[in-house]
Amino acid sequence: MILNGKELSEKRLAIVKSEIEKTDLKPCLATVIVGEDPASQLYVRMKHNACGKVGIRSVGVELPGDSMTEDVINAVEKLNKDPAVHGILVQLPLPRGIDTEKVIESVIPEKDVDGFHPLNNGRLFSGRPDFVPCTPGGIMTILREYEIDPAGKKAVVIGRSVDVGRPMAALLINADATVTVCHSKTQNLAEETSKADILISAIGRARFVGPEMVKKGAVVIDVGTNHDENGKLCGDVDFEKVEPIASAITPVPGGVGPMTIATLMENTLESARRHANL
Ligand SMILES: NC(=O)C1=CN([C@@H]2O[C@H](COP(=O)(O)OP(=O)(O)OC[C@H]3O[C@@H](n4cnc5c(N)ncnc54)[C@H](OP(=O)(O)O)[C@@H]3O)[C@@H](O)[C@H]2O)C=CC1
Ligand SMILES: Nc1nc(=O)c2c([nH]1)NC[C@@H]1CN(c3ccc(C(=O)N[C@@H](CCC(=O)O)C(=O)O)cc3)C=[N+]21
Repeated sequence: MILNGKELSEKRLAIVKSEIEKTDLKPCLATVIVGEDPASQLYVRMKHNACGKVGIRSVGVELPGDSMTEDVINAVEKLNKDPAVHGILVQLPLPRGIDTEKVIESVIPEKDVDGFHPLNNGRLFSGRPDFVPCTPGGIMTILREYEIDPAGKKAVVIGRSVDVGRPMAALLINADATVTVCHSKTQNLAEETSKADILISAIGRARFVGPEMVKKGAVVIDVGTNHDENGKLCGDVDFEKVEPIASAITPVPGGVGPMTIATLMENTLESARRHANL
């Protein structure tokens, strides 16, 4: 079975849209982008487009690539204070030389719709999540909507980044899975991944996960957004070879990516609701 993230995201976006139409809420997402990385510009554009679709107002702050950490923090603090702004997203990665942690910590947790602030991280890891990072949050929505219950299952996450791998592991722990986290220092990676009932790959290497790494009947979630040697967009998983042995699998494109954006819209709506005490 192919887990259709694109279709599911359309459904979730339609819900966000109708929720906004039902209320007087005027949710607003602010994005901050530093420098001119074309991939970051593309992603931010996609986020603004999604806002437009569902009726979320969006404002974009663009700072030059040679900005200092303080410049970025000043821009964030303005947005923190602006009562019309409900969500703040600082597009990552930031240019070298900028202290990413400091910038992320400058976003007030109430507007941290990306779920990257250490307070929101801590809540998630304590089992009392508030704003959850959009990519792992979107993956949990896919699992829920397709009635794949992680409880009691063995889940293996490849990747331990703060934005994807770690929060993914925490969400799966909270959902009662038995979780293993693998990374570049893991020995016998294939041995670990072959035990997974649910395998989640967030490493950033084109078609790295082959059929020899996957147990028959496993659910395979591919977070990777990579370009192969021909410049073609592809995931971490060798889809052609793994799809026949998986019981369910997300494609790239059309899997996790669109759900990341849908979850961002949901978090922004939720923040606006709280602001209005609804
Ligand atoms: N679809 C979406 O919405 C999103 C997609 N992405 C994509 O997901 C991928 C991962 O992103 P992100 O987590 O930010 O990436 P990072 O580069 O921050 O982290 C990659 C992780 O993978 C591990 N890793 C790298 N190579 C190997 C290997 N050969 N074997 C085992 N582990 C390895 C690293 O280990 P170590 O810690 O030891 O270095 C690290 O923990 C990228 O392709 C990115 O583009 C990211 C965010 C959202
Ligand atoms: N503060 C911050 N928050 C993020 O959530 C964040 C970030 N920084 N930095 C970069 C990563 C990456 N990311 C993606 C979002 C959507 C797709 C997506 O929709 N992809 C489409 C394809 C898009 C294409 O055509 O290239 C798909 O998979 O179908 C991919 C990747 C969010 N990120």
